[in-house]
Amino acid sequence: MSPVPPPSKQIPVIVLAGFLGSGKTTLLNHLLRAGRGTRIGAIVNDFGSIEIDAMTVAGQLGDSTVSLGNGCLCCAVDASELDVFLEKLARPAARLDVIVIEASGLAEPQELVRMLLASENDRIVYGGLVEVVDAAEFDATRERHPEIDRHLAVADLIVLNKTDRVDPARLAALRGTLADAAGARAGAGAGTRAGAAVVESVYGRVDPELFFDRRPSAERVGQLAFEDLLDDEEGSGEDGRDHAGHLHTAYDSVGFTAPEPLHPRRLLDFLDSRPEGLYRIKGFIDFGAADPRNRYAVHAVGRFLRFYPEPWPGDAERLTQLVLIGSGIDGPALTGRLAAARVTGPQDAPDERSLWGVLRYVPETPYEPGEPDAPAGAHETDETYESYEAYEGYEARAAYGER
Ligand SMILES: Nc1nc2c(ncn2[C@@H]2O[C@H](COP(=O)(O)OP(=O)(O)OP(=O)(O)O)[C@@H](O)[C@H]2O)c(=O)[nH]1
Repeated sequence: MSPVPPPSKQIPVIVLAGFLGSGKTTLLNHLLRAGRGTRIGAIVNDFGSIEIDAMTVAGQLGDSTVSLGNGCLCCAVDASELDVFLEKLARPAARLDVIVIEASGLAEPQELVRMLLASENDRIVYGGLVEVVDAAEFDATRERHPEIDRHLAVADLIVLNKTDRVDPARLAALRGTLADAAGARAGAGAGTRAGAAVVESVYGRVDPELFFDRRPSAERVGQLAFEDLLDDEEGSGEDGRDHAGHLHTAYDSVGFTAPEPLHPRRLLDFLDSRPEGLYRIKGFIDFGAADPRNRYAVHAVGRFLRFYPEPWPGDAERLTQLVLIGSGIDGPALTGRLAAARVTGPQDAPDERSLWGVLRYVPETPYEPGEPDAPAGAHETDETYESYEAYEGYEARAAYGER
């Protein structure tokens, strides 16, 4: 749910939770397939259920995967053991872009999140909690496990899976129920907003960019042949699967570029009230006089929000460049609201105090550029953002697949 590589030079760790059989492994397999060259490290309970072929294609067979055959991750593995696994995955030689922990179907995700937040491994950064929900079984699961409401309330992103198994009326009712359950924590502290975003899926086929940025194609040389093959396979539809590209049709993408700095408070107002359906925001922000030295990479997935300040590269143009991805979003309205966050002149210039709200969302202990053991790619912060160049001015693109 974070950048590749993150401007903080830390590897995001995403927790994939959900009750038994909701589709976590299916979703993880999909990410491994559709994540293309992105190097995903997986910590799973059941090694046998992961598609090794897909992992080979993604170039991450072997000890990038750690099997926890002993069942429930958060009960059976104490914090020190989890740290051992994370240490292994996060070592620079593994060159991972993102780590996904599939929590056991019975695990309390909050425990896992707490363990991650308490981890002393400064190569990793908690990347958010994704809760997978079985649309067909939701009511029965909720009856047996009322604690599901608690999980939904703390999730950053909810994947409503198996929508093929319910009729449209039931689906509409579920959307309402989930929105209520997810909004139960409205008004909570930093890093949250009212209600996690809910994305719907069949066989876990959500766009991987909702979780993490893919590696740019230049980095995937040598793997493309495999991927093309896979795309062809998926595209055949013989197994009832959609074409890989069909995922994209469900999402809209909007680009925003501004030469003027943004006012931190007005931007936060925008982020705090971002509309449902706006799942993903990424890019760089210029806060002008509030912090002339640094640009701020922003990453939001669902209600998960983080800023990563980093010094402006010497040759970088001082611009704010954002990409917003969502479903059913109103591009002109969003870019209009962002435009209203621009600093209008010297009388409107933000000072350091205006930045305090933003700083609440900055994770601690990022790698310093030039640090001797910074992970591979730590100095190449602009490589992920090639697509931003496609977004000049305030324009909305109808189809995410156009990028
Ligand atoms: N019809 C339908 N079946 C699905 C969908 N997603 C997953 N399944 C099936 O549901 C079953 C459970 O999926 P898994 O991905 O193993 O679920 P899980 O959450 O990892 O399960 P546990 O590890 O046991 O908690 C499998 O048989 C999947 O093929 C979907 O969207 N629609």
